[in-house]
Amino acid sequence: MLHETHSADRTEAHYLEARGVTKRFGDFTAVDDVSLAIPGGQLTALLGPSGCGKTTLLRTLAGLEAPDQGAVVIDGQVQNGIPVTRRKVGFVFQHYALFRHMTVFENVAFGLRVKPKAERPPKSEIARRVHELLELVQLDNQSGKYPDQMSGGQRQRVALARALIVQPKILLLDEPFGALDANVRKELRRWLRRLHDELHITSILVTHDQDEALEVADRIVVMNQGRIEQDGSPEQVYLHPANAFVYRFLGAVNVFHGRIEGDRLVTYAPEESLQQPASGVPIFVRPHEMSLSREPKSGHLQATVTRVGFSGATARIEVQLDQTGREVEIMLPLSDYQQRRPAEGERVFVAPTGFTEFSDYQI
Ligand SMILES: Nc1ncnc2c1ncn2[C@@H]1O[C@H](COP(=O)(O)OP(=O)(O)OP(=O)(O)O)[C@@H](O)[C@H]1O
Repeated sequence: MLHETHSADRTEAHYLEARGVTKRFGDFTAVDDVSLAIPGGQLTALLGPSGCGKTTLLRTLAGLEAPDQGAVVIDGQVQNGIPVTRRKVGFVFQHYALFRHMTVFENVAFGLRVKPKAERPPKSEIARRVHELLELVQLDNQSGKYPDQMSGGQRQRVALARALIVQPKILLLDEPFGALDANVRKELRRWLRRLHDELHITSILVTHDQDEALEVADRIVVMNQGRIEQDGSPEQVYLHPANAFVYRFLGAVNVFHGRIEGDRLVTYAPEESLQQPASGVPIFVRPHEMSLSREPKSGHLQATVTRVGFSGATARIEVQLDQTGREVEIMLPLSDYQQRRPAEGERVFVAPTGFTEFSDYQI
């Protein structure tokens, strides 16, 4: 049923481009000469720290903000000057207040009911489409409720149905689950992914949550200070970060200073521990790339366990290195943790099992 409504969109995935887009607020440049091609039918995440310009870029792509320079292009057509209402983009925001005095049904139907008479589908068709979408967002049995009678997660699903009813070419989601608690958030992002697999509508999701972007998106655009740092698949940006910023933003990290010989790290000390880091390069080690043992081995550093945090499938161990007094974070799979059971205060030996080097990174 659903496929009828969206059949046009399914055969023709719409694509979106930013060409040299700059957006300023007074003297401040929020989006700085960004060029980006959003492939049709994919779910792309704009990921970056607070204030990096994600929302401004999204709003500019949508037509809610006019770029100071550059162009926004949908399906090859420059959109500058075309009002947002004519661009066929759908939105879901973090706090997208539904109309409180309208039922769920009326909220979802709204976008069709306000269309000019000539474009408005007949009542029966509107009802059919609303029910179809409510079924899709698994709320068909709630159509008579008012927003106040629903949970935050349910309201966001209504907001999504409301955005989809007008069959947008592009769906823009700005931290749609940002106000929800962690469990609901996780559940909804998986649900969003399944929904996207069904609809294949070209979508952009703004988030500052790395896990959310990695789990949900086909593609991640990492932003920093109004610019794009990297643009690639979740695997590419996580496993092959373009630079130290991307590496650090995508997960926890221990930064060492050392020297690499072949593929071996021969000397190292934690970040900031060296007064004069004259020799060697910064070496980045993820917590899961650290080994921990009771027996000394060549290259291991002696340390004391300062904290053990068990979190289900993994355990997070913090140790303090003898050499420098710095803390290092280690993530052990459950089986390793159960085998070794490091205890607070225990003397251990730790070493990186993998690392990434960014020679241009300044400690
Ligand atoms: N209307 C505005 N007037 C002035 N400055 C603005 C305006 N909108 C955004 N900014 C500034 O532009 C920068 C980027 O803001 P933006 O909301 O795009 O960031 P963001 O990456 O979405 O951040 P967050 O995740 O916190 O929402 C911020 O420094 C913000 O203060």
